[in-house]
Amino acid sequence: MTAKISLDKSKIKFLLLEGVHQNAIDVLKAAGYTNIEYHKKALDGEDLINAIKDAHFVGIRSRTFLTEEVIAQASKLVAIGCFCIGTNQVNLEAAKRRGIPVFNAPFSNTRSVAELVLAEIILLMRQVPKANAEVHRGIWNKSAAGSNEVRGKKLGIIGYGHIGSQLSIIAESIGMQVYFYDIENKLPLGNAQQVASLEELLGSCDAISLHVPENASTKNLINAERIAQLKDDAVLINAARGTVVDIDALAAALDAGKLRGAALDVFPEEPASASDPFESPLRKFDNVILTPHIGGSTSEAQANIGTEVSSKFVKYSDNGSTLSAVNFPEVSLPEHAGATRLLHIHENRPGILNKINQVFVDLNVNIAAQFLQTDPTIGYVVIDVELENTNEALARLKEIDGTIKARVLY
Ligand SMILES: NC(=O)c1ccc[n+]([C@@H]2O[C@H](COP(=O)([O-])OP(=O)(O)OC[C@H]3O[C@@H](n4cnc5c(N)ncnc54)[C@H](O)[C@@H]3O)[C@@H](O)[C@H]2O)c1
Ligand SMILES: O=C(O)CC[C@@H](O)C(=O)O
Repeated sequence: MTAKISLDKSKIKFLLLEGVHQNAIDVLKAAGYTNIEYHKKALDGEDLINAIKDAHFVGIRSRTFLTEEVIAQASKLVAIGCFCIGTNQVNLEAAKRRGIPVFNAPFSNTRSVAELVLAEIILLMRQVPKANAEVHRGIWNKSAAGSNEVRGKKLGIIGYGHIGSQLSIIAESIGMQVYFYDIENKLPLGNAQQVASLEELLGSCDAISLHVPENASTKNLINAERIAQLKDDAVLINAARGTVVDIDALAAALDAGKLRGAALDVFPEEPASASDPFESPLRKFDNVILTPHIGGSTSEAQANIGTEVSSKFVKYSDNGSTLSAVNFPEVSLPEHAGATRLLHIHENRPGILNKINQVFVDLNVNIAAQFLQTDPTIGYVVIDVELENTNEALARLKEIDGTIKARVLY
């Protein structure tokens, strides 16, 4: 049986921003969703509000900021998709309070970032960025001074999650000794060793690479004091988030001749598009690699991300599944052929589930299956019933005090 959807699929609007991969569109179209507004750039201000206010789904990357104010204006929004790993650009709490799950692609670009970082470590340990800049200026400085193999050198990874641990494996495969610091106890892969303190890592490693998320604990994690703890000829890589490194402190250290070099892919302020200028005190250093937030920008990663996040949209829209949502109770649901599925998102307080079930008692309707998942603030219940016309049930579910959102899938 082909599932009928409550709202005609052609009326469900998908707003896709920041040039997400064509696969994202193909997946939606294959599932019957044709109302897709696509923009190559990030939107902000009035442009964003105008585009999002009648959207049911919005897909972004790292440059669109979905603040509380923006989400509040998007009254039809059903779900948000971050076509990337980071979700710091979305007010996850504000979305949750309105019953909007946020999805991402937690490891589709992991390998791309790890490969770029490894390449940068090798280039910096050989002083290639400086040599490259000099040769471009006609200077032929053929020297082995300050140039080293990475084999046998110590790599310190801060944040041993998906990217940090992937980097650990490939760095070890070319002979590096890997140490890492993480706020959690992590299973070390290969011969990597977890260290007890950041200080221990900073003072002992030849290359330091950051792979932490943006949050309060990582803001200016690498500040003047911590840069001073690094070995004088260490290399520092940040492909995590721009807020993690104090850029002025880094520039001051480089000016003073500290560090062999650095590579930065992310910045506290990033231009919204190619036509906006990029300003940074790091632009003047030949021994610093600067890239425009392209750690995850490979064809392979973007194609995978496009498919992954759009598939999560389709799954949530057609089936109600919230598996892998980052701000929402996760429910993985079977097909509901032959039954009507009602979805109810509510504040998590005592008595609401009873009231939901009472609706079906009153209507004398048998519940075929029920799935419930809660977190401390919200509850998400999915109810399969043998009922063709759900108008009354849905209306009564919406009347329950504490209801955030309710919808029906046939
Ligand atoms: N440059 C790019 O294009 C690019 C691409 C993908 C991801 N990223 C960034 O990289 C980050 C990491 O990605 P991931 O997939 O490895 O994430 P992850 O969640 O798998 O791993 C993050 C790790 O950091 C640890 N951590 C958190 N706070 C910490 C702290 N204060 N000190 C030490 N460790 C801490 C966590 O415990 C976790 O192990 C993302 O959050 C994203 O911001 C950048
Ligand atoms: O594609 C992007 O804009 C962000 C890439 C990366 O920082 C991520 O969080 O996955």
